[in-house]
Formats: sequence, C-alpha cells, structure tokens
Amino acid sequence: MPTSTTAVLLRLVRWARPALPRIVLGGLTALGASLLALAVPQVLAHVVDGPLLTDGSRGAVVVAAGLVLVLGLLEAFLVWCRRALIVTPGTFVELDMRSDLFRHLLDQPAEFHDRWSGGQLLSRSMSDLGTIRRWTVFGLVIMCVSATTVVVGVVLMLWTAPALGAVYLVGAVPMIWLGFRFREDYKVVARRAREQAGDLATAVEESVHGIRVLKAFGRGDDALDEFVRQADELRETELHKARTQSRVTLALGAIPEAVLAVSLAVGVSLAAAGRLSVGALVAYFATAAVVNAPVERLGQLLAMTLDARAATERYLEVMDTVPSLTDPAEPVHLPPRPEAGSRVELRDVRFTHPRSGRETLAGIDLELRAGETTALVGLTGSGKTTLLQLVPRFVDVTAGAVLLDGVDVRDLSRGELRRAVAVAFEDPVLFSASVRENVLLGVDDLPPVEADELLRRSLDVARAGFARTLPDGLDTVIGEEGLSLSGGQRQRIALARAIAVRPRVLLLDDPLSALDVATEADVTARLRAELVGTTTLVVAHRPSTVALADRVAVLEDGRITGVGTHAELMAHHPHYRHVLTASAASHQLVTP
Ligand SMILES: Nc1ncnc2c1ncn2[C@@H]1O[C@H](COP(=O)(O)OP(=O)(O)OP(=O)(O)O)[C@@H](O)[C@H]1O
Repeated sequence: MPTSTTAVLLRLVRWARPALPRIVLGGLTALGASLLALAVPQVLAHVVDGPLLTDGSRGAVVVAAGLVLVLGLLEAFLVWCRRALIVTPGTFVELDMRSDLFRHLLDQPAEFHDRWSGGQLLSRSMSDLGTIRRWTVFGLVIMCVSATTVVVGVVLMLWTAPALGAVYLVGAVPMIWLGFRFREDYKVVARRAREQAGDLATAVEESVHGIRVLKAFGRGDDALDEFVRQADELRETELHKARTQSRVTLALGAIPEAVLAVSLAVGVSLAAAGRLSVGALVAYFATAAVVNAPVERLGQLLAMTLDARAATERYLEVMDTVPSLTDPAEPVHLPPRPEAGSRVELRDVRFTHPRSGRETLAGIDLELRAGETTALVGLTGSGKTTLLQLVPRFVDVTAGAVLLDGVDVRDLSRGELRRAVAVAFEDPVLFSASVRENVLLGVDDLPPVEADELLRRSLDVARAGFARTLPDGLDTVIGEEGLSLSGGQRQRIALARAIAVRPRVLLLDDPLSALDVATEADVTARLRAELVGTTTLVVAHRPSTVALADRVAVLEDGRITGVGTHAELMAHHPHYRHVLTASAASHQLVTP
C-alpha cells in the first residue's frame, strides 16, 4: 500500500477516468472564476491610479464599474458551471466503485468473509465511498483551484507591490509548517475514526442479528453498555479530529490577517514616501482579500483530502485482497451430463484450515457413484461440512483432488461448477424476496409456464406446500425484511431452492435437521424418487436419514474409515454404531 497521500489518491483514477474530462473542465471553470475574482483588483488599481486620481473622469469610472459587474456575473456563472459539470459524473464514480466492491466481495471465498466483519465492509461500501465522492466532486477541484489562486495571487501581489508581496511570503512560512504538522496528526486520527465507525456498525449488526439471544440471556443492557463505550470512543476521536482541524483553521485565519496588518503599516509608509502608488496599495489589499479566502479554506480542504485518503486506503484494502480461489486461465468444460448421473471422486484429499493450521481432512478417498445417494456420517466437528465445501470449491483442497465426471473441479470455471453442484445448508439463508424468487434463485430465465411448473415440483418435493397458504401465496416476501418462517419452513424453502437448479450433484448439509422424523423421512423419500440421476451426498445424523441412503461413508479422524450400507456398518463398524447411537440419543430417538 503506497504511503504518500498523492499516491493513494492517484489510484482513484482507475474509477474516475470516465469522469475525468468533466472534472478537468469543471476545474478549469472554477479556475476561471478565481482568476476573474483576481482580475477585479487590477481593474480597481487602474481606476484609482487613472481616472479617479488624475482627471476624475466619470465616464471611465462608469466603464470600470460596469467591467467589475460583468466580471462578477461571469464569475458566478462559472461557479454554477463547475457544479453542473462535476456533480453528476462524481455520482457515477461512486456507483462504479460501489459495484466493483460488491462484485469483488461476491468473488471472495468463504475464508475472506470469515476474516472480515460485516460492519467494516458495510462502512467501506457506504460512508467511505460517500467521502470519496464528496472529495472527488468538491475537495479535489477546490483544492487545485485554491492552490492555483494562491500562487497566481501572490505572483500578482509581488508584481503590483514587491515589498508587500515579500511580507506576504514571509507570513506563508509558518502556514506551510502548520499545514505539514496538521497533515501528520490528522492522517492518523482520520483513519482511527473510520475504523471505529466500522467496528460500531459491526456491533449494531451483531446485536440486531443476535437480538433474541441477548434478550433470552438478559444481556441487552451489557450489549448496550458495550455499544455506548464504542460510540463514546468514536465521539472522542471525532472530537479530536474537530479540535485538530479547528486549531489549524484558526491559525490559517489569523496569520493572513496579521500579515495584512503588517502590510498596511509597511504599505502606507511606502505610499507616504512616494515609493508605492495608491492604486498599487489598493490592488494589493484587494488581491490579498481574494487570496486569503482559499488560504483560510485550506484547513478544511486538507482535512477533506486526508479523510478521502483514509477512506480510499480502506476501500483499496478490500479491493487489493487477491481472491485465494480463482477461475483457471483456460477453463475446461464438463462432459455432457451422463444419463445415469454424475460421478464425484475425492482422491487422497487433504484440507488444512488456513487460520487454525489444523488438518481437518487427512487423506480422504471417496467415490460418490452415479445417481446414488451417499450419506456422510461422523462425530460433530469431524469435518463433514468442510468435505462438502470442497466439491463446489467454496474452499480448495490443500492436497489431492476432487473430480466431477473425471474433471478436476479446479479446472472448471466456478460458474459452470456451481451450476452443476447445488448445496442446501443446515442454517439456510433466505433473501428479502418472494418465495418464488427465493426458490428460483439459481435458475436461469425460463418461460413463465415452465418456471411455475418447476416451482411447484420443487416445493412439493421439499414438502414446502405451506408456502401457498402464506398471506400473498408464493409472492409473499420472506427473509430478513419479510415474513418470519419457522426453522423447518426455512429449511424446506432452501431445499426447494437447491432442487430447482436440477443439479448434477446435490449436497445436503443436514438440511432437514429442524424437521420432525416423519416429515424428514417423507422429504428424503420424495427426493430419491424425484432426483433420479442426481448424485447426492447428504450429511446425516439420524438413523432415519441414513437408512434411506444407498451407501453410507464414515468420517473418522480426517479419513473415510468405512463405506457400506447402513446394515453392514451397523454390524461391522464400531465407530459408526457409536456415532449413530450418540446422534440418536441427542435426538431422543432409538436406533433402529
Ligand atoms: N473457518 C474455519 N477456520 C478454522 N477452523 C475451522 C473453520 N471452519 C471449521 N473449522 C474447524 O474444522 C473442524 C471441522 O469443522 P466442520 O464444520 O467441517 O465439522 P462438521 O463435521 O461439519 O461438524 P458439525 O457436525 O458440528 O456440523 C472443526 O474442528 C472446526 O472447528
């Protein structure tokens, strides 16, 4: 990550490029407005030294006054042009950056989302990008124009009244020094404030998600105390920021005024001695008045720029994360879907969690036969979910390979792979959308009649017919902002979603755990009947689920230690018996 503010902000060019012509044009109009403001004192000098002091010609004064009026009107028009030119493209820069961020987040593997908190990503995609937009459409342009105005103004002052110009330059020395000090202090505190705002957003997000747990354990007050503590930390930091900025603003306001006071004394004595014309004196002060405005704004503009730098750094931190899981340079394609179903092979698969460094899978050899349903059984924490995640490449194997119809899944594009492999999780996520949209989420566009038929069948197989009795039927909005469903209802909608894709391979990570035994057995039986030709791997805890599988694989100490029918394993595999007995006990069931 580059460290200079310019280097960081220059990286915004990637997104600002389409808007650059209008930003530059807007900058030029703003510069034109400032130069017009600087021209007025020169007109004044000519009026004072010319017609006013010599012949008092009224006509010339009227012409000069008219010129000042025209210059003023033109300046106002150019200021309007700047806004009109820049504001719209600035919003598109923000839109592009926000879309790219979202695309990037979607491209990241699960491991990235384990590392990043929701609040930090939220604050980066909302408030940080808002700060960047405001700086792009206002701060950047005004900063450049202000700097140019100051330079041109000082040159004019030196040209009009060299001695007084020199006084102004001497006054600039402490201002520049203060500017550098301010930059160092503010840079740190601006970054801290943004991090704290992100942490605060995370706290809100977690509390809202966990509101029931907090209430159930009577921990609402503790959560509130912690939230207030974090909010107070942020308040302190914001106050620190404001104090730092107000100190520099005060200094940048006071020093130019002091310079003007010294200039007045020097200027009047020079004019009295006849070494400076009155017109030059008037022009100097009028120019200084124009120059002082941007100088006084400098604190605010520097603060805006440093805020934008902190926001850009945070944005780039996410964007610079290279996805650990990418498509191959030249993806191969799957062979046509075999009539009898697809075959999945795990060959000597190992997997170590990058964060814990623990090897969860230590040499898995397993074949999911075409069109069969295989149940995966193991103690809790044995790695069943991890194994499932390797097939659609939510994570990549550390060693070994996963093959789908003979093709290493790493050689396929993730799009093609994930169209072929569908997953239903134990803890289903539903989106704030209608039942119909949730179920058909993974289905490409279909004619309405076919889509309706697919929806009907998927809901029937998943025994999710209850959805038709919801207030607006299948158009009822469910998910976070919609109607609350029970755990079992949510699981069945999520199962219908996985079935609707008509995948080659269906992975079920204990997706029926919230259902009663009879409903679960019914759903499993329907699945088998409906999904002929779909190869299924189901993580199972209950004997009732296991009994419906063609074969069962036992996961123990990171390896598959047994594959067979339920009856075979019950007879010959002590660990299998132990797992099923433990599961049955926890479900208060009797092992058949
Ligand atoms: N993101 C992660 N980072 C580090 N370790 C992890 C991560 N996810 C899982 N683990 C660890 O990997 C091991 C296997 O977890 P996994 O979720 O695959 O087990 P499981 O058999 O599906 O468990 P359960 O039956 O309880 O769902 C556990 O020890 C778990 O703590």
